[in-house]
Amino acid sequence: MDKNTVEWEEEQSRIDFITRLLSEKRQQIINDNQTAKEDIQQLRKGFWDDVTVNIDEPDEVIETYASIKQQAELLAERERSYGQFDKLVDQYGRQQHSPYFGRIDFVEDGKKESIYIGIGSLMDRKKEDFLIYDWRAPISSMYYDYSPGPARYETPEGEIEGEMELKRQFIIREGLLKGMFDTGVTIGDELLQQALGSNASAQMRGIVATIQKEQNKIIRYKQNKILMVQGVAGSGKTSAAMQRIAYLLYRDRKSITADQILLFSPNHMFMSYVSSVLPELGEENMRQMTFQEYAAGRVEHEFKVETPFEQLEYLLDHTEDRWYSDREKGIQLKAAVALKDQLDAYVKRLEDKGMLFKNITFRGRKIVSADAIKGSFYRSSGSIPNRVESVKNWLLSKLDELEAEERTKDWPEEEAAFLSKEDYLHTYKELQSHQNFDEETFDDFEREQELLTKLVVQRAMHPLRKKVANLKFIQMKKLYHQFYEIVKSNGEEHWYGVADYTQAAIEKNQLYAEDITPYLYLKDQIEGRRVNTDIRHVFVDEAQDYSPFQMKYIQQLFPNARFNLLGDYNQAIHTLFSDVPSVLEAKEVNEDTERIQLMRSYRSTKPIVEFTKPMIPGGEKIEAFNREGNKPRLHKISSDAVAEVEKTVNERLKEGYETVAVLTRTKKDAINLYDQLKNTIEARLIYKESQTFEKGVLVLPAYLAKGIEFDAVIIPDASDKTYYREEERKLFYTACTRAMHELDIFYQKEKSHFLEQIPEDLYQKI
Ligand SMILES: Nc1ncnc2c1ncn2[C@@H]1O[C@H](COP(=O)(O)OP(=O)(O)OP(=O)(O)O)[C@@H](O)[C@H]1O
Repeated sequence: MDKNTVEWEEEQSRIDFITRLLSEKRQQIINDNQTAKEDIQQLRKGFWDDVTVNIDEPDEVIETYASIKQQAELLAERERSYGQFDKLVDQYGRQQHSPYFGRIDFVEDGKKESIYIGIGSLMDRKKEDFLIYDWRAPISSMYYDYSPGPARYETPEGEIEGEMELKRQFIIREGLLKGMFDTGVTIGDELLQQALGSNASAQMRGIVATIQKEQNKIIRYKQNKILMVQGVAGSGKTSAAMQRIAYLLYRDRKSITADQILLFSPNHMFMSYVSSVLPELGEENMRQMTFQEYAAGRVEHEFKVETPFEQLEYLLDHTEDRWYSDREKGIQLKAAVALKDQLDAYVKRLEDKGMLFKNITFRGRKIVSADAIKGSFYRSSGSIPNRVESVKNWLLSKLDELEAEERTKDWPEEEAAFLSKEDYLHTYKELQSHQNFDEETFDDFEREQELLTKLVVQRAMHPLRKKVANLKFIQMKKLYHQFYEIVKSNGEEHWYGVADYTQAAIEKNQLYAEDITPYLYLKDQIEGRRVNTDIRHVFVDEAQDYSPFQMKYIQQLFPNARFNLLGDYNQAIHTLFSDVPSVLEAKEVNEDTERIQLMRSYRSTKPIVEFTKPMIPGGEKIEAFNREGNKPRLHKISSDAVAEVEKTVNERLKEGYETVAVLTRTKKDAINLYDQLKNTIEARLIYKESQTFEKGVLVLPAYLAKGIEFDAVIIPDASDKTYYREEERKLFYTACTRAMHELDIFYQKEKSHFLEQIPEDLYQKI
């Protein structure tokens, strides 16, 4: 809309009024804040002055307790509002620059209201009317769901219907109106064009001003079912997940906090990439972790654990290994929920026979034999975890007996001579505190010796006690090993090689990535399940890379949580070599599931989306957002790609792009290429999943780039001899779809057959 219109002027003067009010409110809060701070300091200092302490009489104790509690609550309440003040100061500060992004005029029962929508709400001075509505407020949903015409929204009291007369969008920077659009069907293409046309950033951006209708459905999903989003590359799954978290924190602000929401992320680069979205929206970050981190925390003291990325590297690069085909098969078998059933049957059998325990030894002497533990286990009744618990208690009482017995032996006294000065001092003090100790008397010397030997024995036995308490008397590894023995003896031939390689690994204390879930599951069935009842919402991004068994297992871990799974089966990287349908397709998790599909791709320019569509089955259904750009370039080169890559990187940088990613097939390829480029280009090599994402030129294996995007992507080798296995199609597709603005692909001699189906008019031949 033109700058010289009356409407423009009216809107600008409203913005001026609002920014003045925001500044005033902000100052007011800063002042109140100072008072609150002083109040808290005063309260802390005088905490005990206002508490009546009397603990002589039982009644008085209760009163004292009540008095302390009241004072503590008062302090906590003040501290809470102090925290809220801080949050508001931040919010008003942000709003001053850009108070809102949208307006709808809504007529309800003949009454018209102009509703302005921004990242936070604002009330007028009298606190009667909203001058700005939070984007998450029920009424704001109409902005995302309707174009002018009849519209409705839900409130806790029921549905409200009316007529939307106007839908307007604003671009406001530093309090100045820079753009204004009255929109029709979709939320202004202009705004979206601007948002998508800018450079990629090292941190994901919030999209509240341009949320699309189909994304809004995900963000505001209200039912209790599992929410499963299958969305094509760049369709805004991660964005929708982040805005949904912000929405839940707003909607349920009285009942949940950010640390009751957990996001399973694919890797650390992704974690750092998404970590700024919520703080920018004025919310605290949810918890984030990778499944690997969770698992490693539980098994790394038992095994050397393979990461999913190491597994992938193996599959890509170790085709000559003797176990290769068995592992391919094993990855499939261990992904399926059927394995859970097999493990359940095994656990059932263990109720009657087959449990394996370790001997308990102390100072080289067998204290309790494995057989005795087994006897005790099979004599007790109940579920396996219950029996394990009673065996543990029995063993701990045995250790008490042993401790008393050991104290009478010579070794503790001998070792006491080597105790440190501090230990002596400590013992001396203990004696002093217990009785009228007199250094000169013979008895006291005896007593001191007794205490010192007790200390020696206690210390010597501590590690053993800890092991027993942590159930280390169970031969967990051997039980998992034995499971495969039974599987083999059942005559299921397809398991033979798989069982062999798994057993060989266990014998070397190695746990492959595909064994993590089955092993943890078995461990939980025997030791008792570890559940987290605190988490209320679990989000799993890149859900296509989780096996159905793994997802079932995660669901068990968080019994009080609602699940939100987001992914794209066309980008299944970790289940790349498996025929098991990914979680997004598997029927096991279908019951009680709400499925939403996103078919529109926003990340890449239209020419890039059109180019990548033919690479995958069903790709023709993908819709590209209409953003112009260059067609991808296919470079046929006669020799090494290094010089060509270097030239292209420099071209892209010259064009003003800030993140240029060179995506290789494997880690080894990334390291090799980086070594050759590093003297001429300032690039960063990323080959570990623990590294973080920064702007600049990056060289990395494609699988580490999942979930992330770059201004320009360069694929240095897409020759037929590099990408020839059908199984790597999705990996290749994922690499290409990381590009926002430019895509350059190099090959020598013949191009990969993944590129064969692409019509020639969709790319530039170079
Ligand atoms: N409604 C929107 N408004 C503005 N930008 C959007 C919108 N939806 C998506 N985007 C942008 O599109 C890009 C892709 O979004 P996102 O990473 O959330 O997609 P995704 O479906 O998770 O992608 P992938 O599966 O390929 O990793 C991001 O730059 C995001 O900011």
